[in-house]
Amino acid sequence: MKLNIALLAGDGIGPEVIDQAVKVSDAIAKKFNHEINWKPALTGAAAIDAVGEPYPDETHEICASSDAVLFGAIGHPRFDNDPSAKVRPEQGLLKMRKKLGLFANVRPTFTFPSLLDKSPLKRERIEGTDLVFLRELTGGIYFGEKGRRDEGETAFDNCVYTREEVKRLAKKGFELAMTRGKKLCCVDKANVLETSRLWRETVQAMEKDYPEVEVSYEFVDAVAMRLVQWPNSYDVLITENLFGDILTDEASVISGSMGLMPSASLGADIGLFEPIHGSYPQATGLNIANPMATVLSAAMMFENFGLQEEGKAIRNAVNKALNEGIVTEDLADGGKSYGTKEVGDWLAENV
Ligand SMILES: NC(=O)c1ccc[n+]([C@@H]2O[C@H](COP(=O)([O-])OP(=O)(O)OC[C@H]3O[C@@H](n4cnc5c(N)ncnc54)[C@H](O)[C@@H]3O)[C@@H](O)[C@H]2O)c1
Ligand SMILES: CC(C)[C@H](C(=O)O)[C@@H](O)C(=O)O
Ligand SMILES: [Mg+2]
Repeated sequence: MKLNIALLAGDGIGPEVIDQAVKVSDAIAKKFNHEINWKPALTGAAAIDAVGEPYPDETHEICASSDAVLFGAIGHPRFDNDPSAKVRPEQGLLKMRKKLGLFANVRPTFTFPSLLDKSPLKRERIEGTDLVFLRELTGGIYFGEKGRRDEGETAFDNCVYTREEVKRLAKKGFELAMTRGKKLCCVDKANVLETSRLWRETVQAMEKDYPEVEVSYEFVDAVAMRLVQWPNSYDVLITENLFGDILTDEASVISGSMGLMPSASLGADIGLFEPIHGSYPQATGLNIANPMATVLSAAMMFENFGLQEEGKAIRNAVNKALNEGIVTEDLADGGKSYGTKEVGDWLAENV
């Protein structure tokens, strides 16, 4: 297969973890006889510095004309610490997701046998966890009207959802549940929010089309608790943009590290494959960031092309690295750790 992949490294640890994912993907391409044409493009603070905006038209053209986008991370403390900045790195990621029509963000959470005893959560609570969040990605409070009034003394962010937006995400959730444990949890705040009541009503109306799927409706505050209490009781969870953002960072504690959490943003023909973590500014240039989330995002990319064996080879190599202790410091428990690059080299040699 010939693959054109847009490569958006971004900021902070982005370039370091992207380098490892490229190395591993190239090793897979060599092994399985594929050809990958990487097309680097600017995004985030790096793009603001170069051309004044975080998702330049040129980057969009490169992404839109590629088969997929592999993304590192964006964000920089100089923007985080300046609430008045009008142009921000994060706007680039949001614009890209919106312009590419990527409304469904697939965020799996699973455990790795060798990490079960390293989690702050007890083994018996997390063992067997295999759940997937489907986070709505191009609507809700992230994209509603926002602003200030009363001479800046009042601020607002509107949360808006249309029935159609809920339906298309829920449809993906039902379909995904049918291929897995046939359980779907709709996570909302329908006891308070009108948008959540639209979510609940829409999902309830779809239940009859999927009689085999057992559907539950849970409030987001209770899910935040049950997620760490009984994570292995969940299968597929569908939720709106902001709730999904928060709950999936929480879920990283079940797996063992933010540096292990991959994702796929889907909807249109092109998929965006992005770790869920950010630019981890404190680690920039130190060769300590865990590259596995980005490497596993590349595995999701291969799988999305229908290349299951390729994805599996990457997953097996990651598992083997974890079993053999070839890990960055976030997973070393104070013991021996390896650098970002060394872990990437090892994975590329072992796929
Ligand atoms: N998709 C993205 O690009 C994305 C996602 C989240 C945050 N951000 C941006 O990143 C910047 C930093 O945000 P933050 O500190 O809240 O979140 P972060 O995800 O960058 O880091 C939070 C913590 O998670 C851990 N961590 C994250 N990535 C890791 C990795 N690869 N290996 C090991 N540990 C890792 C570290 O302990 C770190 O302190 C901000 O500018 C924010 O807007 C970007
Ligand atoms: C950086 C930010 C815009 C982004 C989000 O909130 O979607 C991030 O936190 C994520 O989870 O990918
Ligand atoms: Mg997030």
